[in-house]
Amino acid sequence: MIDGVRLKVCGLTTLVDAEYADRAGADCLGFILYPKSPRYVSLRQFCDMAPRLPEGRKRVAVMVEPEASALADVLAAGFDRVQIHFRLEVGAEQVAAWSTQVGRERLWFAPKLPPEVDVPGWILSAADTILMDTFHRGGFGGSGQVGDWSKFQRHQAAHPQHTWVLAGGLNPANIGEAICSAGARFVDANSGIETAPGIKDHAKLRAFILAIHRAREAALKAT
Ligand SMILES: O=C(O)c1ccccc1N[C@@H]1O[C@H](COP(=O)(O)O)[C@@H](O)[C@H]1O
Repeated sequence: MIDGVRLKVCGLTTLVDAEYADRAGADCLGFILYPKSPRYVSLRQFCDMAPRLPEGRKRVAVMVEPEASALADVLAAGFDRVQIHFRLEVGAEQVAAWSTQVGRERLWFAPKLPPEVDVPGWILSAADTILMDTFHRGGFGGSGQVGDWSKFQRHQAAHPQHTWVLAGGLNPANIGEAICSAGARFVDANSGIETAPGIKDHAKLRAFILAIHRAREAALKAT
């Protein structure tokens, strides 16, 4: 927790970066188990790293429209949270099945929402945590594009019983504004703190965290 803001560092592929994220104060360490991602880690690679990963940080598996068997393997590997990206077309039945399998309290839903579409009730009722990522037609996440922060703010205000995670193109230059204008209290850093996909830039991560401190200090002074 950084001055009241929780941070997930996502797209980790190495122990060195996971340890750095831990020391910097990340609450969650994200691993992308999606073969088409340039940040892909296989379940085998994750399991090899797992015994040496920092303790006490939530380990988040990022998946795209997983089959039940793949999800079972991921749960057996000891992840604390599962972040599922999906198209709305998968429908309420599939969403409910993921919720039953994972459990709504450790499930993060990341629906692929066109700009004009709000998070539907059948998604809200199936998970406690919603990650709002930027819509991009060709993919599921990791676009590096900034989303609609006012949409995030509106959803967070309308559904305070949920935990809302802001994602999409967050970097040291914009995280301060994201926190102030979107009111985000849980943020996800991925491509905005990299030197190359899957390789974290430690200086950018430090700058990201400093920017969170500054934004929160400025907000406190203003009250
Ligand atoms: O990063 C990826 O390659 C990826 C692929 C498929 C699904 C999710 C992915 N990443 C997630 O996307 C968001 C935002 O990333 P960015 O900041 O825009 O790079 C983040 O939650 C990642 O977990």
